[in-house]
Amino acid sequence: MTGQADAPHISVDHVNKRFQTASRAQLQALKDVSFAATRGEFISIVGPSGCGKSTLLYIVAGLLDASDGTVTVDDERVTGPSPERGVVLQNFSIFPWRRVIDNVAYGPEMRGASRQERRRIARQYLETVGLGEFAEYFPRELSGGMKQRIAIAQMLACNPSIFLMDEPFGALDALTREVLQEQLLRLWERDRKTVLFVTHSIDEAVLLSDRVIVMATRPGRIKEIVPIDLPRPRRAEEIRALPQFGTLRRHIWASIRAETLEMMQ
Ligand SMILES: Nc1ncnc2c1ncn2[C@@H]1O[C@H](COP(=O)(O)OP(=O)(O)OP(=O)(O)O)[C@@H](O)[C@H]1O
Repeated sequence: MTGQADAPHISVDHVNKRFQTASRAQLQALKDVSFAATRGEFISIVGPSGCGKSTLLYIVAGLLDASDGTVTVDDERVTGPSPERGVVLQNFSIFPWRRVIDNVAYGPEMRGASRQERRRIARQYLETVGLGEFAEYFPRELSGGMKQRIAIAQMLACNPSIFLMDEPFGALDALTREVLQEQLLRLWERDRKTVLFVTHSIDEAVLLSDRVIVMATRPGRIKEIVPIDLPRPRRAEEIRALPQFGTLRRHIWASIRAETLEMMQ
């Protein structure tokens, strides 16, 4: 660990990813992707469907190898998953045979926390995602959006130094989504984790982030990185009312729209 606030926490250097498709053609999902995240930075990744956002997150998570290039965390090369890098993925992984609370308690359990301690931690994060009442339920008794929230609570309970989140609020209704955005803002302000956050919502990206990476497609690459110079701490309602919020939102929207139109031609 470098321990320096401005040293890169995550560094992605010249990453390419090629997939061999079923038709044997090669598909270049990522081309020469480079960026660095400082410790405690919140970065969102946006871009048209298929531009490689999930692929990039999987590579940083160590769940997928890059074809070329490197990812380092605290100067150490990523070669596989680590409990330091918590993930919330689109195909969330919860254990169907465990009660909700025991799903969330899994990380603390792996760290050797006592039953009482891990249940206390799990309860705390279940409250955070608004599922305190469902602690003793089984996942099959919950909706898709509720399961998604379990996956978020599970990651929070592991207390990783890096959050890698792929559309974590995608399956939620608009109101729950807003509540969880606020919760994530408060948690981030308190703990200052380094976050890579994939989203289709430009509004969400601008609200939460320090910087927004806009990706282009075919092949997936970084088009631009937009700094979000909005004041913190952020309260969603106040932030959305600021003229800069609208300007940033429109800028990113136009950038993605241009990409999407080009892709569809
Ligand atoms: N395992 C795989 N094998 C072959 N091609 C893949 C594989 N995974 C992803 N791809 C391709 O890589 C490209 C990027 O996919 P990815 O899921 O990363 O995009 P995305 O930006 O996250 O898309 P979306 O916004 O629709 O979720 C797509 O063209 C996809 O078809």
